[in-house]
Formats: sequence, C-alpha cells, structure tokens
Amino acid sequence: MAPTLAVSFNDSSDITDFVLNKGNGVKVLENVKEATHQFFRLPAEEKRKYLKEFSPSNNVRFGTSFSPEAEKALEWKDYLSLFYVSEDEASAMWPAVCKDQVLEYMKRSEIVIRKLLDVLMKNLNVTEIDETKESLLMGSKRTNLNYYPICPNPELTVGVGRHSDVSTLTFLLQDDIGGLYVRGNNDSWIHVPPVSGSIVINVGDALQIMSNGRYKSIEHRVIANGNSNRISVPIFINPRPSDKISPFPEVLASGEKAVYKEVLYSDYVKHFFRKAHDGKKTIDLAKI
Ligand SMILES: O=C(O)CCC(=O)C(=O)O
Ligand SMILES: [Fe+2]
Repeated sequence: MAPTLAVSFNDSSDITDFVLNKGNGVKVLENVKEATHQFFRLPAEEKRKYLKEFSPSNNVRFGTSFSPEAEKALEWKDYLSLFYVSEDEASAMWPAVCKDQVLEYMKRSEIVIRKLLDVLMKNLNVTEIDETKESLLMGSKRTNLNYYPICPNPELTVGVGRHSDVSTLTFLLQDDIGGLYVRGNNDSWIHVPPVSGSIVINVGDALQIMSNGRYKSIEHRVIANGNSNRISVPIFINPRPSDKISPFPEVLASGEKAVYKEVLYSDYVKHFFRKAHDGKKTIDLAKI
C-alpha cells in the first residue's frame, strides 16, 4: 500500500468538526501546541522531576533522545511521554501545565481514529470492531510531547532517526517548522510539509502485523534544524501491552498465508526500545 491512503467517509461530519473548527478543533490543536511550549519552558529542575529516576509515576517520563543506552550518538530531541491509564490518573500525575490540553486533544483524536479504523477494517473484511478487536487496535494510548531544540551542527545528527512506529496508528500534530520526512519509492525521502490545522496519520507496525502486511507501516525520520526549535505531538494508538497480536482471522480466511506470527505486544515494544532507530528492522521479530 502507498504511504498515503485515500479514504472516503460516508458521514464525515466528525472529521470536519475536528479539522474545520466547527467544534473548536483547531483551537484544541493550538492549545496542545502552546501547552507543549509551556512544559519545555519550565525550569530544568521542574522538568527533571519527571526523569525516569525521579518521576512519581511510570506513566510520565521526561527524557532525551530515543534509547540513549543503545545509541552511539544521541538524537537531538527532548520529550515528555504520557501513557494514558484513566482521566483520574492523568489528572493526578501529569504535569499541570499540559494535562488538560493533552486530555482534550486525545479525546478529540479518538473520534477521527475510530472512523479511520472502521474504514481500514472494512477493507480487511473485518465488519465489526468488537471488544477484543477494540483492545487490539486501540486498547492503549501514549501521547508524546516532542521538543527539538535548535541544533548548532544539524548535519552531524538527526531529530529522530529513521524508524516506523510500533503503534496501530499514530495521530501526529506538528508545528509550522517542518523537517518530517516519510520514505518514498527508490530510497527517496518525501518531506511532509506542515499544513496549519491539519494532522498526519501514520500506519504503525502493529497494524502491519494484524493486517498480515496489507497495510504497511511507514518509515519516517526528522532532521535536526539549525535555525528553529520545533515541536510535535504524536498520539500512539496501540494494542494493550498484554495483548497478543497476529494477523486477523478475517484476513487469512480466504487461504492467505500468514506472514507474521503471534507476538506479545509488550515484548514487541521492548524489542523496539532495545536498539537504536534503524529503519523497519523491528518487525522482523514477528516475521514467520
Ligand atoms: O516529530 C515528528 O514529526 C515525528 C516524531 C516521531 O516520529 C515519533 O515521535 O515517533
Ligand atoms: Fe515516529
């Protein structure tokens, strides 16, 4: 499948509400971008409270780069990662400067994600998203606030190295700086230009596995920038950590051979974080 997918919606009112400000959608995007700046503007000692060794919750993590222990060179990025457990947990544990804005942004994204997954599943002969499928497709969510500071030597490093996300889908908001690239044909990289009021949706590895490779996760990267700070706010829509993921029976019903075996999702994620970013190699873990 091509990196971009054209889908038509029968009833797209929820989408246009989000995208076209009818339901105040653009404001929600602006608010979460501003909240991201607010968080990264906090004094260093405030942000440090959320470092792995100090954070009051496993679900709130401030850090630098991707997998520092595994990397030869660090990526030029700081992040705050927020794993969603419940509204109450988020209210108690997430930093006050951004929790309301992130919760509202997540709530709005859900409408779009559900519609999109409905269409994507129908195309795989999955006619109903029951409770089990709902868990597999969107049972857990993680929102990252990414901050890419100005880099004095952008040619010597990267913002984020080339990788695909381990999600089902990633709902990604970027600011107006630019620098995100997706993999095109013949080893080319295609710039994803910032479009005000819009979001980018990426297919992740979990969906590639569950669709038996009919939907392919998109390899992407972010370059470092010598002139401007940049922010982005991805929501990773994931299976639950305890879910076992494998190609859906509906996809294999007509005799198609499974390309991927069953993997425990938390094992898959651990495998991803054990190594530095390196293209789409993570998915080899699930290959038969
Ligand atoms: O900053 C971006 O546009 C993309 C970030 C990204 O790929 C990620 O956080 O996985
Ligand atoms: Fe990514």
